[in-house]
Amino acid sequence: MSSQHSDCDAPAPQLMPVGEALERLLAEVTLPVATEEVSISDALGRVLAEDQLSTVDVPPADNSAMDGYALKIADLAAGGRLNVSQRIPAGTAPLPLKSGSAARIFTGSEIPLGADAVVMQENATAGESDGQQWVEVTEVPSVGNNIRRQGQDIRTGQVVIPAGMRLQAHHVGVLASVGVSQVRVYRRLKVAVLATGDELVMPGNPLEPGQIYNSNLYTIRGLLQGLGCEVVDSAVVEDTLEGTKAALRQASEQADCIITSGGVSVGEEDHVKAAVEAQGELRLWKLAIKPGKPMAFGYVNGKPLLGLPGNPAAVLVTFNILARPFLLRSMGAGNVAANGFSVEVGFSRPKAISRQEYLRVQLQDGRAVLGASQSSGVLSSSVMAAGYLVVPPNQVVEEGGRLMFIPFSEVMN
Ligand SMILES: Nc1nc2c(c(=O)[nH]1)N[C@H]1C(S)=C(S)[C@@H](COP(=O)(O)OP(=O)(O)OC[C@H]3O[C@@H](n4cnc5c(N)ncnc54)[C@H](O)[C@@H]3O)O[C@H]1N2
Ligand code: MOO
Repeated sequence: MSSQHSDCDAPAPQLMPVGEALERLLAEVTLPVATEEVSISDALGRVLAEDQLSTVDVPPADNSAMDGYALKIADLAAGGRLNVSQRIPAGTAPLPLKSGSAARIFTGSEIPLGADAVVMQENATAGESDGQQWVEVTEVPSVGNNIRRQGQDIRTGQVVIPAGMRLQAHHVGVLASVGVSQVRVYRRLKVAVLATGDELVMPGNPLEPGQIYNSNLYTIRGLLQGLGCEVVDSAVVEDTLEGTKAALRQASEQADCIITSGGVSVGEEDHVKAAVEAQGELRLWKLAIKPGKPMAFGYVNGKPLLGLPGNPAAVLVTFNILARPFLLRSMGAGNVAANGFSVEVGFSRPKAISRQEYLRVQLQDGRAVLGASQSSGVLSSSVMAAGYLVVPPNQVVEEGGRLMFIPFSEVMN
């Protein structure tokens, strides 16, 4: 274990800017090739591997947007009253409209051939004389009123969901709306999670002197599960070079990607970097991000490794900002960006920091305010936070100014 993090922030020109690190990470991604077919009932969170085209029009025929009467407007010229010649409940096929008559119709029912408008029942008076139902229109409609046209939502042949979309409930709903029951998706990404550190104890066990609970394993596993990855191996690795090398090798044999926590800093108890270099290569190390500076990226046995720093808040930030887009792209997802927006800042901080900083902030009346400690070792300040306030490098934070805010809802799934 390396020395604890301090907030000292000496200028560090050798640190790679966050934007460049992200670009380089994404450039390393090899797209998944393996795909599988799944039922749309099991497709939530999966990434679509092929454009999904509709084989039907939605709606499949003109239908009524209202409960009321379908009629031909020209027939109203003869007088206000029309006999009701048929009743069309939703789910039945209408007969062509008898000339000079109206059809009782309901929301979603198909429009009968010959009708050119639907009058909602609030704009009509209905009655019965000698066993014959009739309707009198009190407000004359225009052609097309209250008719939902065939194909106005989706046309046959149209791409309804493009390849690369990570399917959420509404996407699955759209697939169902065009009658698709099976879709081709990329297979789940298999990820191994290794937490390094001899001080770590699993929750449920008593703490001995010198020990802390292993939270990173749970944070990382939870984030991976939220992304729809399959966690194939999760373990604690002892702080030795040999132990770390062995754990990384084993992980590389089981997983598509490895994520580690801890052991990437400069102390002699930090073995992840050396273990990667011994059986692969290190591509990135030391980024201009706070928290998370010593994040590493490389390959072990040909498998990508994301080496997150041990400090729990650094794990959260580096996963959300860097590992997440890398994993999403590796899962075949097209859009990997987290959408942020600018918010007013409700506090000042005169000291400029040379790294891009991700402050865990709350929103009060739309203004970003600091909650508890922003220390890299403090995870609990994320509990009440709504997201990250992004402070660009070397920038003073001024109350009343505006900065980018990335909601947790954008990055925690
Ligand atoms: N001399 C220097 N020391 C440090 C530097 C530096 O530049 N020079 N950088 C600091 C920064 S910034 C960070 S971030 C940390 C990252 O260090 P490591 O990735 O090597 O992480 P560890 O030393 O193993 O652990 C750091 C911290 O986090 C706790 N930890 C580790 N794993 C877990 C876990 N699974 N669950 C909960 N907490 C965990 C660990 O006990 C330490 O307190 O290095 C600084 N040092
Ligand atoms: O303690 Mo470090 O801040 O995560 O970069």
